[in-house]
Amino acid sequence: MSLIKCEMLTKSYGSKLALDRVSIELKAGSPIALVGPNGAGKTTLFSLLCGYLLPSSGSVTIMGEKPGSTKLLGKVASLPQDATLDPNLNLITQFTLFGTLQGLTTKQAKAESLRVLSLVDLAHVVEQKPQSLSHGMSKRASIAQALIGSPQLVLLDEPTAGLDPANAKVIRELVRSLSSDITFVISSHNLDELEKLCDQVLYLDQGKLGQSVSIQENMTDEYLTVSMQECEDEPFVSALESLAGINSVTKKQENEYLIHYSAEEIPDIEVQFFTLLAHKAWKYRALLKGRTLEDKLFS
Ligand SMILES: Nc1ncnc2c1ncn2[C@@H]1O[C@H](COP(=O)(O)OP(=O)(O)OP(=O)(O)O)[C@@H](O)[C@H]1O
Repeated sequence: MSLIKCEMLTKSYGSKLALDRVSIELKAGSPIALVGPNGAGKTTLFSLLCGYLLPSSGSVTIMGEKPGSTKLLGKVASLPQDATLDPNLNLITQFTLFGTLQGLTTKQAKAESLRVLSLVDLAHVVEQKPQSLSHGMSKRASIAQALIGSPQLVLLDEPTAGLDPANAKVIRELVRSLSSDITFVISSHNLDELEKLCDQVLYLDQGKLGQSVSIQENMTDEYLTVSMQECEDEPFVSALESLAGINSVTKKQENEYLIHYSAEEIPDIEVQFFTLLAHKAWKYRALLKGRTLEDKLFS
């Protein structure tokens, strides 16, 4: 059974069409990325998946059920973009309350609260109220809240927005470590992060679902993306293009090049590439199999 199924899903706010006939079927598994410019409809799609909003037309089901159905209680959770915790209750009290709302006894809910707060390294502040937490800690607490009860689907809207690199890494590692049991759908503007975490990327623009990119398939594409240290364009590009099997070398930005090759003609491209670098004493900074997500989506 599909995890999420949308058929011609449409949402308008008055005359504003926010989501326009989105049809998609997603299976449980690796994290799925949702990307798109501001106002593309990502939050609207999340809200429909959570049952916070009703469609204007079309349909959506999660594990075969309508969003918001009691059958999905504890199975679907979300971290809204602007999630806030109750400022008046300490973490353990409000988390225990959320647990009991999911049907756990008070004792079970307290144990579950401690479990999820430990997952995000907040076990030492469970008696504190949200105001005393830093922005990073609050975000981690909100993510912990979404994990109460071991849901099967977790929707994270901008989970690392505004976080410093160390806190963002904690969140990424948490998602990675839990993704064998939970399917995460992550909306973010951070393409580098999504590339590291997700297998499938959905692109939404002006309410319409555009292309869906598979990161795994991307790796088998006949492209290499290379970042060089200080490098002169012309000699670098012409030296590479003179190798048999290289179709083109395109400069994408300062010191970054996209190499398109034929795997049949040059099966050992990496060996030839590094031999050339050694011969010319050129230094590289990074080599990526395939194209960057940014390049796939926007060129
Ligand atoms: N409650 C509302 N009333 C009217 N228009 C709305 C409402 N919520 C969203 N919109 C409009 O619907 C469109 C989609 O908004 P949405 O918040 O879903 O986009 P988004 O992709 O999440 O954007 P961002 O990346 O900026 O968070 C936008 O044009 C927005 O202005």
